[in-house]
Amino acid sequence: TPSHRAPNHKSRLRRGGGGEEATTFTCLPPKDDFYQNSSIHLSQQITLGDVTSVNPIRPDECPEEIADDEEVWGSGDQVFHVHDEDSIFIQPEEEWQEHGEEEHDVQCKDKGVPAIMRCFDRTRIFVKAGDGGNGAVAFRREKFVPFGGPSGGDGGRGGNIIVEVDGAMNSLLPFRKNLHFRGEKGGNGRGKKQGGARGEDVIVKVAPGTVIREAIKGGVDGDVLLDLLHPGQRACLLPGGRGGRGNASFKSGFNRVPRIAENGEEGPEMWLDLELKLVADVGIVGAPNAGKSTLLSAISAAEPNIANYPFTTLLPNLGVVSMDFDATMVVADLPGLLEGAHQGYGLGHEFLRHAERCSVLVHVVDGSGTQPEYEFDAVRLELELFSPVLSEKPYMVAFNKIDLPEVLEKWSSFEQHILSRGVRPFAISAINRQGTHDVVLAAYQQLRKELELKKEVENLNVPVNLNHVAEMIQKQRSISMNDFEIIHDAKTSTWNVVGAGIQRFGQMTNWQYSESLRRFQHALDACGVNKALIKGGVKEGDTVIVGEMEMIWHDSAEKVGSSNMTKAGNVKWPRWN
Ligand SMILES: Nc1nc2c(ncn2[C@@H]2O[C@H](COP(=O)(O)OP(=O)(O)OP(=O)(O)O)[C@@H](O)[C@H]2O)c(=O)[nH]1
Ligand SMILES: [Mg+2]
Repeated sequence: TPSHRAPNHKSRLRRGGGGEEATTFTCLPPKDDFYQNSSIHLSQQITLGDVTSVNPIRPDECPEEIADDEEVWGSGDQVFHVHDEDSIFIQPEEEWQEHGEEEHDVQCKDKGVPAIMRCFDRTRIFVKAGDGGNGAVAFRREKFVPFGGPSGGDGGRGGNIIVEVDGAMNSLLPFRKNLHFRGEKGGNGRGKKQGGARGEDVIVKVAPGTVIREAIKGGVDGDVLLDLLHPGQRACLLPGGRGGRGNASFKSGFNRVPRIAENGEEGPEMWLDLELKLVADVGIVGAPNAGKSTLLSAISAAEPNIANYPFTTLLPNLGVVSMDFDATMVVADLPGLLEGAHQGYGLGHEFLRHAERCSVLVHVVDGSGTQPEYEFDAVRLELELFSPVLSEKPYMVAFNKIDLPEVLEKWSSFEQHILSRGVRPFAISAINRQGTHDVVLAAYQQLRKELELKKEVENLNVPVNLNHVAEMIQKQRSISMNDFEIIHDAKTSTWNVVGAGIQRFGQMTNWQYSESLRRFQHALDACGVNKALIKGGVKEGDTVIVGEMEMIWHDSAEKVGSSNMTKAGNVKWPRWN
């Protein structure tokens, strides 16, 4: 029925900013649809970008239009367009260098692979939660209140970075357009105790099956932060910075006219590696030209490119297979595997990871090949070399092109070979749909078994906490100011005070107000920095660095309780992480 078909191969990706919209290149109907509705008899087709091409794409050309690199900001009116001629090849690595990072190792398999293939299932993005708004200094001025009290409002909280699974996406290609996501800054506080507005959140939409890691240098995989499987799952990844307090919040018996307000807290930022592992039930694997795409087109309404040409399929195709009864499954047709793929031959292992999430594999063997048995063993070996997870998955073997007489001749020796491996192979002709139904049925039965097993395991599992990253950051924010370390560099007479609590305090200090310096120095006294410095042997004129604040130490403190330091003239404020 048309209502269950993908409405359009270009679906809309909504982003936090509201106004701006991007086009995804793919469309997968929400998975729930497949299972809820029992009346689907027409199989569906899912196209993962129409880039499966007969002619292999040369690395220096790209079938898609060159996308503008564009930033997504929390507020819709602030979208920055960065035009970049070379944006076919997105190179976030360069930006790492801009941000003062060391050169990032580009993995060699990334080189020369067209961006459309590289970004299909892996990408690197930058996220930054919004900074908090600054607090205000203001005093009430009313007709009959000559000495009005402080009335500066607090800044608003910065926007969060939220990650959400969008069931309509099935590739990471939309990120080719946007790789910067920034939560909106909170509004500044104003007079009359008016608080600043809350910064708008940015929602980063990802496809089901996306694994998110913190990007780290040197081509090593960072820790997995999130493993998002189900449409609708939502995780708060980075919490926005707290708003700075206005002077109304600093009023006390001791200080009735505080001329001080805080800066908003800076929002945390991060580079993330996104990796998509398609969520399909069944994966079709096999050597190039074996007839994998033909099989998919025979069992579903998918129309993948088919040609007598190795590597016709460059990106996985998905199809929905419906049985006569109320049951469907999602089948993925993967690019062909060559012997030595793990060493970078052919498409290498670029797409094998998608098979990891499949419950069952269907291994198609080209019966018209010179040595089908050898081909079978070679592909099995590649699966094993890729990961034991893959080689342990239940699999069916489909000996294809049985409609050709010379293929039929080879069948019985092939069958014997596979039987000796403990598996009963199927003989099929994908092109004539001969025997394909048996393969589908067998795969489906196996799938049911696997799902039952999975269910049992899942029932034992406690529900996952998706907000753990944000919670960890919040916890770090509450680290006590007393928790610091002092590093002394005798050569330059520099004392470096390192501690998340005190650095945050420094970052939120608004030096534009005269009382701020006193408050900062008071804090250094109170949390024991001064004492520790004296104990360490600090001398007149030494430089003391707290976070990114540079100060000069003076021995002659006039009174106890205030610090011995004056601010160095040139205060630099690099980014605070
Ligand atoms: N005679 C015959 N030819 C077939 C059969 N199945 C596929 N073919 C042909 O084999 C060739 C390759 O088919 P594809 O489905 O593109 O093979 P593939 O495994 O997807 O190939 P790659 O995507 O390149 O890995 C095409 O020319 C098909 O027409 C079959 O059952 N019988
Ligand atoms: Mg194919």
